[in-house]
Amino acid sequence: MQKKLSFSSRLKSFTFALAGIKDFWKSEPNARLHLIAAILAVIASFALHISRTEWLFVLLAITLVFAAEMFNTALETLCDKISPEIHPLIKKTKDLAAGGVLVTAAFAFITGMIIFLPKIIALF
Ligand SMILES: Nc1ncnc2c1ncn2[C@@H]1O[C@H](COP(=O)(O)OP(=O)(O)OP(=O)(O)O)[C@@H](O)[C@H]1O
Repeated sequence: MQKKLSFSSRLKSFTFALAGIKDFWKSEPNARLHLIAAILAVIASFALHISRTEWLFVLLAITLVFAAEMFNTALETLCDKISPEIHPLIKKTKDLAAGGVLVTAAFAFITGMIIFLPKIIALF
């Protein structure tokens, strides 16, 4: 059956997505850690007067880490529901999802080093 494409159904989906973001902030300690890191990155970006292109990379890094962490949380939640008992495939799923977050965090770290380090060194 074809789904109806109406403004109210889109608005409802948007509301559910916002509820997901709210739940992420409320229940995930990692979300708060990432938020602190993101705030520090934005403060450093303003303080060090980074270029427009550099801003795009900083914002990309922040967005990637948040999105990966949210997908990771979603997968962990699903795993815990479908298999609360120990299972090698659940381990593989959770470890892959955590690995995905680590890859984005590494990108954010390297981006930060490339953009901020030379500007910080130039201050001294
Ligand atoms: N049901 C399970 N079966 C097999 N291994 C599991 C299972 N649950 C967790 N594990 C293993 O233990 C690790 C830690 O699991 P946990 O659910 O505590 O994730 P975490 O990475 O500590 O979560 P968080 O992101 O909330 O800190 C997983 O990465 C996985 O290797």
